[in-house]
Amino acid sequence: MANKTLNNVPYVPNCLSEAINNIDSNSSSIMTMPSDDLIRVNKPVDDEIVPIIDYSMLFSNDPEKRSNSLRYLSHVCQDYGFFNLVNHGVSHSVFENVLKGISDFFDPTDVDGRRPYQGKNPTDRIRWGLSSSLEENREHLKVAVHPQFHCPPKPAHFSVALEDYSKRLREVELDLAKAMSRALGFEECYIEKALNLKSGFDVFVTNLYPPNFKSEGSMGLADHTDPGLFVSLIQDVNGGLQVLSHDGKWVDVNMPPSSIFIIFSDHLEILTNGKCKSTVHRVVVGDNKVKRISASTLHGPSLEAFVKPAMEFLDDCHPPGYRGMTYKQYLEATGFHEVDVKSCLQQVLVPNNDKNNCYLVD
Ligand SMILES: O=C(O)CCC(=O)C(=O)O
Ligand SMILES: [Fe+2]
Repeated sequence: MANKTLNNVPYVPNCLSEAINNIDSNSSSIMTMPSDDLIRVNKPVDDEIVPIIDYSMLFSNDPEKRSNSLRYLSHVCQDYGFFNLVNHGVSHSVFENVLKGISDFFDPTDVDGRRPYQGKNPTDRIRWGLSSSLEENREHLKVAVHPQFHCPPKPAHFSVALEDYSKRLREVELDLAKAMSRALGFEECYIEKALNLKSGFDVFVTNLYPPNFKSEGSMGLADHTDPGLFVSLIQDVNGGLQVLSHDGKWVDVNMPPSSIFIIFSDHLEILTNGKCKSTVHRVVVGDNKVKRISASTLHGPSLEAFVKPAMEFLDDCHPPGYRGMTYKQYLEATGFHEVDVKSCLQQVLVPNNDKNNCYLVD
């Protein structure tokens, strides 16, 4: 795995045991699963592989705790690109309500009721799809939730729960962007201003694996990165999501109860000129034993923000490795609709730039 020192400062485990102990043990678990699935998917969280960031420590009044925590975040930003976020202050009921709304939305007896959302009209802000193939096995729903909030009107409690969830997640997003800015050595509004996050384009993506409880192959969702700053993800059970580590190993993502999994995305990589990489991830459905719902939010720049490698990340050893464009142009570059939120990172890489991986050998 990535080395455990940063600028010769010893790796600090960010009060890991404190973080786990502080997780609200009274909250009813969203991580329940049928007992015969336990052995296959309930592997322990390996803190060596999936880092844990304690949100409360990032904003601690104790300067030493705060600086240790920011130093660890800096290490995670550059050497991992994903982490479990704990003690973030969003109450467990907010997660339970949105997961219940999604579960009811994906009513297996009413797939046809959802087909109208399959339309390809450019003005659509709600898009649905169902795939059962060797490449992909999932039912999904994508909705733009910021700057304007959208949601299918039925079931009514889904819309209420999603609006509440999206509001809380935006607070977490903006705070995390502040902490990341400071962890990278800048003032706290650095990322927020560079991406104009106040008007950020956030798309909520929820997936049901496998669709109709049966898959045609072992892949739920093939390896990909996502556009935007980062993805925040919750789920009802552990099992299926994998991230690619910087040393090229697929890592099973197991989340502590009530945590939020953060996956770095393309526009952090572009802005930092490759210093913080976008994380490749995928979902495997294996033998269909686990029925799983995931709910992720792709937190993006504003559609009008022109994103290119920032001058603070450029020097003779690090020329711009990516072409700049607005977020809207990026989302439409592959011919997709902006609510499809497809990555086109390979297309914006500056060709023959042998400095693209400069940070890897620093
Ligand atoms: O379902 C998951 O765990 C991941 C979903 C995902 O990567 C996506 O929708 O982009
Ligand atoms: Fe993704």
